[in-house]
Amino acid sequence: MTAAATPVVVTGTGTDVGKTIATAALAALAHSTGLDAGICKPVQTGLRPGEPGDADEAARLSGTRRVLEVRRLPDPLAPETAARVARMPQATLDELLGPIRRWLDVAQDTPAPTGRLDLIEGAGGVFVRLGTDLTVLDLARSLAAPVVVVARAGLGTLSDTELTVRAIEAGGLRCAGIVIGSWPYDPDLAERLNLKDLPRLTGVPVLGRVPAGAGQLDPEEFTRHAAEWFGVDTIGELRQSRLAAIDC
Ligand SMILES: Nc1ncnc2c1ncn2[C@@H]1O[C@H](COP(=O)(O)OP(=O)(O)OP(=O)(O)O)[C@@H](O)[C@H]1O
Ligand SMILES: C[C@H](N)[C@H](N)CCCCCC(=O)O
Ligand SMILES: [Mg+2]
Repeated sequence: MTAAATPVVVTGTGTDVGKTIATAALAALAHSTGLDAGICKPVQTGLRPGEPGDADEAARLSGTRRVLEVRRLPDPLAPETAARVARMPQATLDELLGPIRRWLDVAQDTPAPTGRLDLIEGAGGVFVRLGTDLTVLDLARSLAAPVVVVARAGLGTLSDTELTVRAIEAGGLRCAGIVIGSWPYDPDLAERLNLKDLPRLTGVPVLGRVPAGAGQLDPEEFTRHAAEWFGVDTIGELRQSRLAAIDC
């Protein structure tokens, strides 16, 4: 039986950690396994109308056609702050969930060979407010979606990543795993040891590592290599975690 749409939320240990690049890589991985990927950015900040946003960039790199950006705010700030500065109403959970659920339903109606993977990128780190008292975890909870954490490779990532994973689990959600947003060509001692310490300390697997520079590859190269950046059962772990999220 083809699994239902599997929304997966992509958060990170902060801004600029590589969420967009990792979202593109996961979408490319999904495509390589026959899944139909979709990419959603609930709230994009810091861009003017018409400028390509995170979802557009991730879709460009991964060749993903199903793209949704729900809301956009002009200043490069946390969404809640950007709305206040722009004197615009704050996003509400229903305002974001409505379009996302319709987008997911449309995906359901589109016959996909073996199912689909729908990726929802947050903004900044896990507690960044999308609206008043609204975080990407509230979206994940409403969608029973597992959460992937994009983390830095080097010294300093252990505490940041464990804090983020624990925040996800304290919110009653399942963290499906960690993706290193930018893995150096020549990892130093801390980076190499972090690969073992991250799963040991957080209790969740490192699903993959996106090589530094991958974001500068052309889409054909990016999609050709993406599967190499992840463990063999990454898609299985994401789909399995969703079931666990529903069960918990
Ligand atoms: N593996 C990579 N290869 C090349 N560039 C990368 C890689 N990872 C991150 N970058 C670059 O670092 C910057 C931040 O990455 P990215 O936009 O993915 O971060 P983010 O976590 O999505 O940020 P935001 O919180 O603004 O959404 C971008 O310019 C991106 O191109
Ligand atoms: C401007 C850019 N689009 C980022 N996604 C916004 C990140 C907000 C981070 C807020 C914070 O943690 O201080
Ligand atoms: Mg991004």
